[in-house]
Amino acid sequence: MANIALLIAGGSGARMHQNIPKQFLTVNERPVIVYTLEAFQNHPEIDEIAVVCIEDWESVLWAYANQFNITKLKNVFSGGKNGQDSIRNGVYGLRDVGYDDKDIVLIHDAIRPMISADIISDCIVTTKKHGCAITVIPCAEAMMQTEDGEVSIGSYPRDNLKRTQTPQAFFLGDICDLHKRALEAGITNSVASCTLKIEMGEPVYFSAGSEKNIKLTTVEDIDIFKALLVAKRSDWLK
Ligand SMILES: C[C@](O)(CO)[C@H](O)COP(=O)(O)O
Repeated sequence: MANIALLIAGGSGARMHQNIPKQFLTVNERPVIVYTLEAFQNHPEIDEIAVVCIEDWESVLWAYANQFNITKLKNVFSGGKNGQDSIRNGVYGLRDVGYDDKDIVLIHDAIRPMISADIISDCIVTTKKHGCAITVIPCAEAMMQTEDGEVSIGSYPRDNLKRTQTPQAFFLGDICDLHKRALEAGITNSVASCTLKIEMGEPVYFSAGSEKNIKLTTVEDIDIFKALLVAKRSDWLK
């Protein structure tokens, strides 16, 4: 049974307002996606890596993999028109190239470059135990409900809420089957694998994430990423 990392890099990163896709932005002399690839390359339990890549960037990705010695990268699949499409392309692609239904696939946002070895390990352990693992962190802020973004008359109890991250892991056969059934049920634009599973009426199990497992969505996040890189480097020097 293999553990495969499937990085989702199919989006254009419109909220970052840059002229290249955010997964390919260079931060401290390394493209964002290379940090993410290296995290999985260096994890002893990850056997192989695949990427769902935005159109026209595939050759750049292979060139970076070569330059930064990402030897576990074996397959690159095409992105889709939204996240659900891209993930489906990736998991169907893995099945088509011959991975086994019992292999574990860890679906991860390419723009979460601070993913740690502990998060990857816990995700694998939880998937073996429960059949899926959604990386989450507790909700530290008070949560308000709103219809118009201006005013609220309701709040959610934060202790009953989790903030989802990636990786989100499944057995390959199960996640392929989920995507097939979702399409048959008319679901075409679910935000993430965990929401797709919930929309199909199935439970999800949690594994441990971290506030440091940041998603680079806006330019502000790049500053936080740079600060986290400095903190990580000073940890190594201790
Ligand atoms: C999958 C995810 O990272 C979970 O928090 C998130 O849903 C991705 O959202 P995006 O719209 O692809 O940025």
